[in-house]
Amino acid sequence: METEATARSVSVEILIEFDENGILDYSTANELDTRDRAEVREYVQNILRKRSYLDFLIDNFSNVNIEEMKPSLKNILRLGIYDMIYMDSTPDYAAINESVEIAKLMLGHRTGDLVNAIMRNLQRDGDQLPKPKFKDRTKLVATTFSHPEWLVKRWSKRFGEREAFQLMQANNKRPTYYVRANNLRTKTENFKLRMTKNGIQFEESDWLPGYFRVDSVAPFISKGWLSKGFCQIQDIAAGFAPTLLDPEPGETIYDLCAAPGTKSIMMSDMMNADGDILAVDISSERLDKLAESALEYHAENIKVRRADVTELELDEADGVLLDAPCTGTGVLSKRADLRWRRDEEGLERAVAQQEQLLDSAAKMVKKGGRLVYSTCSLEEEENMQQVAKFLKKHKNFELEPVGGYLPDEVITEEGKAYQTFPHKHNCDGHFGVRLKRVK
Ligand SMILES: C[S@@+](CC[C@H](N)C(=O)[O-])C[C@H]1O[C@@H](n2cnc3c(N)ncnc32)[C@H](O)[C@@H]1O
Repeated sequence: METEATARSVSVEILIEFDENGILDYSTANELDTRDRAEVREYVQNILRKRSYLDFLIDNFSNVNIEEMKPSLKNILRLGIYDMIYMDSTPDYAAINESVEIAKLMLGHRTGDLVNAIMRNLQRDGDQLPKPKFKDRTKLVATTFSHPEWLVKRWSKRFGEREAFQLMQANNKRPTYYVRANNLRTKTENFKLRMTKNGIQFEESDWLPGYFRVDSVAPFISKGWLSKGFCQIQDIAAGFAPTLLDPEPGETIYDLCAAPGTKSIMMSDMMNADGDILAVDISSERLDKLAESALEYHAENIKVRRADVTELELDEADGVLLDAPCTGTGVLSKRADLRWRRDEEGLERAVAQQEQLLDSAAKMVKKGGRLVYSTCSLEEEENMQQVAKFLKKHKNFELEPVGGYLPDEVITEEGKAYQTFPHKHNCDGHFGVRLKRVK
């Protein structure tokens, strides 16, 4: 007999796939209804945010060493224990029963009994959950805050332990969401009225026009406002790079590393779809999404091209945006999976790749034109150190002040860059500079 997939069983499957193959694929949730699909995303991201601490609890209450458990058993337990501890709406017995059922179906009766025993052990001690007590400070902090040890070391050294804790705590919270009204399909004022009429709470940002902080993006999706092109889900920090490039109607703009295209669409809106935007990306799958969004958002001046930027030759443009691939350490709340995918070698690879991309992008800027370099990383090697290296090699570029474009709160490097931090700015962590080609 086929058993019905539930938000929990599908979440477990997605988490197993992530552990086994490093792929985070939500498509198995497509068979569920909208509410359950949203629940799956919440489960998966929340469990990835708390993974080390959940593993510590599993280890603490089990006779079997967690290192010896299969990914399937580990993830059934992670989800069950997450439910017991953090989901007030789920009674313990329901969390235990459902986890035992999933275990029996996937792994047989004996594993079901093991899951039952571990979860009941935890239930008995539920009022006073154990705290990690490792002698090794890095391991202790990494387990408590569920971050990889290399990031704990790096951030504690750079910010001091107290601030590193605040940053990790911010990464472990449910993220803040922003939507941006797309004036190519509606007017910001009308969009505000639409939200009010539909009982949606929002807070208008005074950092950038057309941005609204919202509790959840679910109503925007369910009402079809994204597919109708009324608004984009875009963190306010992601809006700083287009704002700094400041594209004007009639100009020629290259958006290198453009997909899935939220910044291209914002720039099209800023240009009133007048002028040319060439959106380049190496991934055809991601470019297909960009092309589809451009249609939905009436961003009629966007053309797409699949290419490797490091091999691309183009005429010089008025403005170039290089929103480079990076470690993404500024977006670990929204992309909890990234913390388990990245390592120090990955950081080195990203730095080398960004350097190459920057060298290529520089060749596409006309004299007097500008190049905006941006990342969603907090790491200095990917940000200001990368820019310093660029300026040493490219004497025909100079940094321009960012003050006229962006709010004071996010400006750093003596007015020459912006950098946001999740624990300070209540948004994602992004970095960017504006470089003018002077010769
Ligand atoms: C940070 S994402 C871009 C996000 C995008 N700017 C936005 O706002 O929606 C980086 C992108 O760089 C692309 N990429 C990586 N290496 C590339 C290369 N050598 N040439 C072109 N695109 C590349 C990736 O496919 C990815 O879509």
